[in-house]
Amino acid sequence: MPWLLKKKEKVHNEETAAAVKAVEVSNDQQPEQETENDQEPLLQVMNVKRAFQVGGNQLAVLKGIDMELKKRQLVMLRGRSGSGKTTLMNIIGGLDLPTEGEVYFKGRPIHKWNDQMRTRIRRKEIGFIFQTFALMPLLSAYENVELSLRMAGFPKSQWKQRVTHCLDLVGLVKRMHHRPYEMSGGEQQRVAIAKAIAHRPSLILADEPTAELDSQMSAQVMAVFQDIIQTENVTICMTTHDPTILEVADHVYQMVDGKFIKQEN
Ligand SMILES: Nc1ncnc2c1ncn2[C@@H]1O[C@H](COP(=O)(O)OP(=O)(O)OP(=O)(O)O)[C@@H](O)[C@H]1O
Repeated sequence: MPWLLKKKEKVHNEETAAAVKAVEVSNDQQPEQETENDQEPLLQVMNVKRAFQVGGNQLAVLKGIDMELKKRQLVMLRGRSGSGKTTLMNIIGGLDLPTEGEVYFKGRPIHKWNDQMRTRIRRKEIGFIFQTFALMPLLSAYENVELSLRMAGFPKSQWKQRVTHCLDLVGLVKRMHHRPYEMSGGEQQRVAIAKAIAHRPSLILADEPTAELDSQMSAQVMAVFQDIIQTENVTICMTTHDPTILEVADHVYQMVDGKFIKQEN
């Protein structure tokens, strides 16, 4: 939906502007540490409903969604255009709030949180990947990844090592000084993955990450996803229309008209 893209682009631009202005974190400040219980689900969605006011009518888009994301899982959401996938992803990522229901991120009730608190958790703990890569065109691959560390307030002393490590994970260290227009779509998406994981989020949300890619590049992106789930200890939740990649998912949620109809795997 065009308006949804606009909303995402707006978030991206605002965060980029904030990053440019950001005071660089001086040296040895450590990112927030927390004790993690490995058995606890990363994210729980309980009876989530979302309705929109359209004209004088209420349009029910999500009609009671229950979902659980475990740690180190690759979870896919599939469903026809308009079934509600993006609406749900926006709620999971703290960009939107449910009309009813509860959303817990590491046991914390983000459905009760205000904008500021949700922005904070988004910057620190969630990485976003978009269909159209969303890289800054005038920045090199290295600078694009570094930007996400600035935005998250990651210690500056660790930037170089972390950026190089993330580009290495996606197989693009040798291309670190190249700008997006000098790279293929698959390479750009791999830079976007490096950017999304750089600040060590525990959840990556990816909206149709392979939609712009041919089958070979899609396979490369999915291989990188499987790799970073183990090495970077992340959970990935992605939407897709591509039936050929469903088999690599740990779990597939099939959405029809705002509800999950059947859970595979
Ligand atoms: N803010 C809003 N105001 C009114 N209607 C909305 C709003 N957001 C979403 N919708 C409607 O909700 C329905 C679901 O939209 P959504 O974008 O979540 O579907 P989707 O499954 O992600 O589709 P696609 O695969 O095309 O991206 C659509 O009918 C859309 O028009």
